[in-house]
Amino acid sequence: MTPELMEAGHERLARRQPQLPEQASGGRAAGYGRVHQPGSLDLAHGRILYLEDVHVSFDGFHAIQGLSLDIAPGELRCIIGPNGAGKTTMMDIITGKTRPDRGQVFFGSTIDLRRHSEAEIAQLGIGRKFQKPTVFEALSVFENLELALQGPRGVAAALWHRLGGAQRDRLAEVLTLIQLQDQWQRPAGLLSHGQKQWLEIGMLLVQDPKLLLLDEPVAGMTDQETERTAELFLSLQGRHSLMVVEHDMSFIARIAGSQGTVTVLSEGAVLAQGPLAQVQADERVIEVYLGR
Ligand SMILES: Nc1ncnc2c1ncn2[C@@H]1O[C@H](COP(=O)(O)OP(=O)(O)OP(=O)(O)O)[C@@H](O)[C@H]1O
Repeated sequence: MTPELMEAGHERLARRQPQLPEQASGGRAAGYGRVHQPGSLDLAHGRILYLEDVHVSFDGFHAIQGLSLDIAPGELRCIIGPNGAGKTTMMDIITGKTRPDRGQVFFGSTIDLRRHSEAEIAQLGIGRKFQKPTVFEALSVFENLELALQGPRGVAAALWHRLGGAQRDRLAEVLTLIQLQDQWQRPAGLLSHGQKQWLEIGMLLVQDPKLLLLDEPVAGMTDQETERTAELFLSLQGRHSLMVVEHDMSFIARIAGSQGTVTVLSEGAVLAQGPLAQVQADERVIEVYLGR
C-alpha cells in the first residue's frame, strides 16, 4: 500500500467520523493502552521477564504454586500443559489482572510488575492477545490498525488524528507482516477467523510491544492459516519476545523447532523445560500431560 492510499483511507475515515461505533465487537479486557518505548527496561541480565516462586490461590485453591521462569530478550517461548495447569493465570499475573500472593514478577531487571496496573503494564510494553479475536468488525483492517496505533484517546478522536510519516510506515510494515496488505480496506467483519487473529496481532504490533503474550493463537484456524501464523511468529522473534500458550502440538513443534525452549506447566508450576523432543520424552510430562 502506498502512502497516498493510506492518506485516502484516513480522509475517508474522517468523513465517516459521526457514524463511528463506540464499542468493539468483543470483550477486550485490558484495552489497548498506548505502548510507549519503555526506556528504562533493563535487559543487562539477559532476561526480559522473570518470575520467581510465584504463588496465587483462589479461595484456598492453589492455582499457581512456586512458579519460576524467565524469558530472554527476543526469545519465542512455548508454554504447554494440561487444562487447569495455570497457563492463563500465569498470563493474568504478568499483565496485572491477577495479583500474586507472593513471589517476584519482573519486566527486565528493574520493573516490578506487581506494582503496576494492567494499563500501565500495557504501556510498559507487554501486549496480550486473548484467544477470541476482538477487532472492530465494522471498521476496515486499516482503521483497526490506526485505532490501535493512536491509543486510548477514544475512537472518534483517534481517527481524526493525522498520522505522521513514521506511523504510516509502521502501519504499512505491519500490514505486510500480517499478510493483510491487499485487504486493508476490507471491513474486519468480513475477514476469515485466521485473518481476524492476525489483525488483532497486528493491532498489538503497531504499538511495538517488547513482550507479546499469545493465548491459543491458532485455535480454530485452518492448516494453512496455522502455517502462516507459525511463519509470522518466527519472523517476530528477535525483535519481540513472545510467550505462546498453545495446545496444538504440531504448531508448537513448528515454532519451537529443535532448539526453542518449551516450558511444561502442571499444577501451577514448571514441570519440565527444554527442547520439545526432551520434554516430550520426559516421563513426568508423559504422565501428566499426555495422559498415560
Ligand atoms: N478466578 C478464579 N477463581 C477460582 N479458580 C480459578 C480462577 N482462575 C483460575 N482458577 C483455577 O485455577 C486453575 C488454573 O486455571 P488456568 O485457567 O490458569 O489454567 P490453564 O492452564 O490456562 O487451563 P486451560 O488450558 O484449560 O486454559 C484451574 O483449576 C482453574 O479452575
